[in-house]
Amino acid sequence: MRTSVRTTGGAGARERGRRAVSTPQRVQAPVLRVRALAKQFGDQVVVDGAGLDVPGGSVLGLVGPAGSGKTTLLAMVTGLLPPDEGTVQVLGVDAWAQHARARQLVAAMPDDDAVPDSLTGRELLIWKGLVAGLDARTAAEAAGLLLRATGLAEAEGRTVAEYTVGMRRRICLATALVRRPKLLVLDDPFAGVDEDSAATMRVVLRSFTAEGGSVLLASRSAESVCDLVCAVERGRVATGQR
Ligand SMILES: Nc1ncnc2c1ncn2[C@@H]1O[C@H](COP(=O)(O)OP(=O)(O)OP(=O)(O)O)[C@@H](O)[C@H]1O
Repeated sequence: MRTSVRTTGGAGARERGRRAVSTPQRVQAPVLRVRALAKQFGDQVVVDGAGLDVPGGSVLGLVGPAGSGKTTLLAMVTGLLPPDEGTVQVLGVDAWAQHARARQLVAAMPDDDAVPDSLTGRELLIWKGLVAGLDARTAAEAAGLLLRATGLAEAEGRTVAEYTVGMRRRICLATALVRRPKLLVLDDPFAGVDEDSAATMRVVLRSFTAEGGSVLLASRSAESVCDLVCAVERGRVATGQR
């Protein structure tokens, strides 16, 4: 896990600051930039001035307890829920002022029950590719690659309804990747997943970031696949990252 704690003052902080200046680091413009994001449902402030950056080629984990506002924050990043205040930019594209363009850059992993399970794994991926605008040949190639990467090649002809929980999670991850997004958004992706499936998913995420993709992942506890972790509490994202 990469360590980068922002300094807040004091001798220790100054020392860390000096070390940060003297250590050469790869500087990456953030793929996702969130600033002062806020959302309220009735009287309840659910996201309260949240800000964060996801650097290119990284997995950033948002970790917080149930009800801390993670899902709401993700919904504003993926363009599903308009914020009351604040900005979301993906590669400099404003997620709300340039909604359609931004949505082409971002993909969210769907919930298991949000994919049509009467399709086979292969049919599902090809269909998702076609819907995303790929031509038939590219969609079929992408489906084949993702079926192999997610360990589902042997099950590609079975309907998703026949898949185990872990297989469903893997095919859902594949559906999010089929159109090659720049930013992948995952809400509790490993919940209830067997360890073999989770390990395969982590490998898929690592190859996605190795090719320059970025991931924003929310969960209730820190995940080993994360390069950076930010704590979320009562709708606020802690400035410290580790
Ligand atoms: N559409 C909505 N209308 C009213 N309240 C909502 C709505 N969506 C979320 N909330 C409330 O906002 C709060 C934060 O919910 P959210 O799902 O964002 O938290 P979370 O951190 O993702 O929790 P979990 O880890 O359980 O998924 C909760 O109290 C929830 O009841």
